[in-house]
Amino acid sequence: MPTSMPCPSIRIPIELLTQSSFSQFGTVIENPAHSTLPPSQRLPIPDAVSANQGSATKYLDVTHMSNLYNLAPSKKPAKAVMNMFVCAPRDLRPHEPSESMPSSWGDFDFDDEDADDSSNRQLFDIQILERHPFTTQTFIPLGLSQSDNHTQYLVIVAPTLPASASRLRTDRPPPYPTPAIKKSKSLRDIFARARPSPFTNEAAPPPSQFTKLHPSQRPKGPGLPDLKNLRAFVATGNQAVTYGAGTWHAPMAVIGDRPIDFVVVQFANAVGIEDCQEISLKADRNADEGVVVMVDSDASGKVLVKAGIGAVRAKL
Ligand SMILES: NC(=O)NC(O)C(=O)O
Repeated sequence: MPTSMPCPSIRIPIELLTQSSFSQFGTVIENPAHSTLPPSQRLPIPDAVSANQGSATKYLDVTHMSNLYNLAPSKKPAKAVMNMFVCAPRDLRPHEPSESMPSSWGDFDFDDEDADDSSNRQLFDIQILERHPFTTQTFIPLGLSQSDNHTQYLVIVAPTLPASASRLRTDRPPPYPTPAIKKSKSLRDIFARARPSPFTNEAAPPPSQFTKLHPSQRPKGPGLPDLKNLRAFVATGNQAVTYGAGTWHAPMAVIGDRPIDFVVVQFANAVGIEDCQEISLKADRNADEGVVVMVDSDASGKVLVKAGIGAVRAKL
């Protein structure tokens, strides 16, 4: 995989971070009692039990944690680690109209002139994406309230392109989880894979071994990030987020007045290229900018949602 990737000019509107919109990338951790979504758009509440002599509600399995380091080439075992990231607010640049294409996500009617006069649009240039192929990574903000409009964070993620579409000027690809392929031992095993099966009347294809997994836990593959389908979500202060293993994401982007402290929970084995793989995004020669998130905010500084659920549209 190259360490940098050329990109067309793309502008991305901001969506609200919800479990359903984020599902393929990871999980959103929040107290379901504080959800701001209309009931019809909420996912089922996680299983809960009473705890602490009845004084607490304990929601079970609120996020998925994966440790795939047994598939890492080094075979070096990982341990669970908790780090703290103190993330400073990012520099935004002033809005300028552009010929950039819209991302293909959301129902955004891309027209820069649509920006509401009362809202302020600034631009965040995404320069780098990274992934942790062998581990989930959970960011838990400390000390932010749901109503804090002055300090928010963006969760920026991209699906993974098929490996066949990812061969640029290929250097040696970085390590990626590849389960060992079991060799068939007998002719019966070999024929059993044929459909329709010679041993049964069943003609349907075998169920995928992945369908039972949460979408965020399904293997992403070793490919490059799919920049045209990159998405940017704004989180409220009482949400934590888990990136599924191998999910391409931008380093955490804080918007606002002050840094946010995040406790970050993941597995790591201290082999650099197995813990974190980065790719920098370089605007194509013909592109006037690279991949850009449009950060619209209201007079109080609150980031506005412009695509998907809860979008505030400039013209209705
Ligand atoms: N996401 C983020 O801000 N950073 C990382 O994932 C990291 O491990 O550096």
